[in-house]
Amino acid sequence: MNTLIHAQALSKRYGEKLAVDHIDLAIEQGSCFGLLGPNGAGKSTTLEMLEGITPPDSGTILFNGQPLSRSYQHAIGIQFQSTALPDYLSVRDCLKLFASFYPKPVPLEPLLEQCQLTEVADQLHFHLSGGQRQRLLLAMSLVNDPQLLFLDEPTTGLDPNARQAFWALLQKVKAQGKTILMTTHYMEEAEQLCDRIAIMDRGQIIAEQSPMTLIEDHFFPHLVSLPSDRRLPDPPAAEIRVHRQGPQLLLECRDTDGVLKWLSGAGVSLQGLNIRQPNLEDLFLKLTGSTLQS
Ligand SMILES: Nc1ncnc2c1ncn2[C@@H]1O[C@H](COP(=O)(O)OP(=O)(O)OP(=O)(O)O)[C@@H](O)[C@H]1O
Repeated sequence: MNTLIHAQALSKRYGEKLAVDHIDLAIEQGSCFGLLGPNGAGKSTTLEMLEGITPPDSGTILFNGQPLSRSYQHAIGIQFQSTALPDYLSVRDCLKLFASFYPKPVPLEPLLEQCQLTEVADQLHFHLSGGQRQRLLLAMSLVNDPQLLFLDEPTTGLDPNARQAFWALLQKVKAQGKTILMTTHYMEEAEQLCDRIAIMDRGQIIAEQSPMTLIEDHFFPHLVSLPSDRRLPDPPAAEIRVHRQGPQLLLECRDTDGVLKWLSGAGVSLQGLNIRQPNLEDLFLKLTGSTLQS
């Protein structure tokens, strides 16, 4: 695999605040890379530097092995969270306007079709639903057939159905071989779409891997949860780790049968007990002490 974009020792300071603190990132061509982190972690600032919008204070960014040049803006697509467009433009007009900025835009009718906008192509853009609006912003970012697509919290504010539909659309964009760099607060979004994620906290990357590997590296395979008012004796084996997460006691383990026998043998009530696999939300809490969605 080729590294499409490579950032080294990237930093950005706003006054006293070191928003991004010497981070390194290498994003493989054709992959979907997710930046996750609590509010204020530095995700958007990182994205803006990689987009060429915000100049870093220090560090280097290489695209296809070369420093960013004027042609970079033609090779990337940015899905903005909102765009100030004149009210009188229809969906098709918005795409035509964006297409006019590029020397070789893609044909618009297939793009409308791909982003499921054909039926609303003649509607004024400000009449769109939240999901349709996100699909229009995505279509606008795809108008120049970019190699690299930037998405900053693409499904924030969408209802669960619209979010699922948007994920399906992004899977198709990914299948076309495009490289995607996204920020998200949704664990499920990262798990479904991202080949690799970096968790940012206070301007630094504190973990980076595929979602599955990150979870395997930090947890035993099963989580037994109990209401936190239960009193537990000391665990019998090193392969049980007990910690408190909000209103729950979490018991990480390899052998759920062994844990259940230990708990019932010690007279601990099993009422409200739940067994599940650890997920990115658990990882996030373990590493940053915050939840993904705040
Ligand atoms: N233009 C700016 N001027 C001053 N401070 C800024 C500016 N942009 C970001 N910051 C600060 O830099 C830090 C990182 O902000 P950034 O928006 O990159 O974080 P984030 O991880 O994207 O957060 P969120 O998830 O809330 O969008 C924050 O403390 C923020 O207040």
